[in-house]
Amino acid sequence: MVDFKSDRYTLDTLLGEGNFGSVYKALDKKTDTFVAIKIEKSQKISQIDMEIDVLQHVSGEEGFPKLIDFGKYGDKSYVVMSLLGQNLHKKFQSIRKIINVETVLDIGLQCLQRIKTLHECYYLHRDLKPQQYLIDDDLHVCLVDFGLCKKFMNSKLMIHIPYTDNRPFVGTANYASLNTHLGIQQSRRDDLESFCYILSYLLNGQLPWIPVDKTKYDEKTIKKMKTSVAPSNLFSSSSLVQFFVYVKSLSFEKVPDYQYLFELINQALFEEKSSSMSIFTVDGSTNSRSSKKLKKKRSRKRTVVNSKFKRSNLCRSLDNINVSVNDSDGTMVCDQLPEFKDRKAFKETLLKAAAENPLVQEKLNCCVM
Ligand SMILES: Nc1ncnc2c1ncn2[C@@H]1O[C@H](COP(=O)(O)OP(=O)(O)OP(=O)(O)O)[C@@H](O)[C@H]1O
Repeated sequence: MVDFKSDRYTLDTLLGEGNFGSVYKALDKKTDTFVAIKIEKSQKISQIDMEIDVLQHVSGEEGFPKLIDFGKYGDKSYVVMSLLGQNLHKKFQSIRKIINVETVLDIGLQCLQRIKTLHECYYLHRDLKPQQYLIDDDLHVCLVDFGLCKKFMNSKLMIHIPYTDNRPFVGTANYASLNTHLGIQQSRRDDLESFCYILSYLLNGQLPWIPVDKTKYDEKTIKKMKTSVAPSNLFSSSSLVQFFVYVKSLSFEKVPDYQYLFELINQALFEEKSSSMSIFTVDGSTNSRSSKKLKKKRSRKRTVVNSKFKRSNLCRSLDNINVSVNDSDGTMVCDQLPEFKDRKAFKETLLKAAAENPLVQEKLNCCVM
């Protein structure tokens, strides 16, 4: 644990560690509540001033941490903020990237709203990635980590920062915009491009430059892959393809039409709702159960649109959930919830079965989530 002593705060557990600091859960003895403290690693260029600056502007806005305190302990600067949930990246890892598409799109809407709020305060985030979104048990999303933010507009004179190139790379290679790789000064369009990569990652469980087998590409290779990526490689929904194409068409200073972007996600949500085939059977059986036991269980399984699951499927342990569709014989199509990469194939199988068998179609119609 980092050397940090304070009359007011008692460090509890480490919540996360980044390149620039460590974040701890701590007890605030003054208010008798738990808070989050970010303690900066000693370094030449401090980011904590920008973090505090942005927090002072966004504190109190929906989906942002509240700034509680800041100061210095020895040569280390720290900032205290409200304690939030787990980061989206970890959350998705812990449920093995299995989550229904509607919930991902709901989360996506919140992620986009946070970017809009930050832009309305004239800040760019410049390091958007799933790790920067924290999510609580009610699936409420907050944005954190403002150390790399940059003011893009002089709020008094309303003058936009100028277009420049040959800039050093700022951000995280996997989610950075292509222009960031190319050394072009970032503006609002770049945060939105990062958002597209985050959304694609959450929907598909991978990005062309972040394969599921954990291969890591270097920044140059990622840049090359982004140069040639087709929108359809990122999204299967035509509305989301439109979203990506719009973001890529934005000029440097252009104010993005956020309303249009929200509508496109809502459109994707609508498309998904009308075609979704996710049918969940909660029967308590584990994947390792013998087929005999499974068969017995299956005979009394409930095909449900589990309301708790629907409301909060990110928070449940999915270990005991099987995916199935009952045809006329009660045949189980799939033993486990499919990984995202298999979801498309799974849906195709179901659609095919439904097209061939009206009874399956009927079951699907009444079980669509
Ligand atoms: N307010 C908070 N409440 C709970 N957990 C938090 C909070 N702030 C940060 N964390 C956790 O700590 C992790 C690292 O935080 P943060 O990204 O701010 O640190 P960083 O050192 O700037 O990281 P990076 O190297 O990614 O820039 C987050 O991903 C999250 O898991």
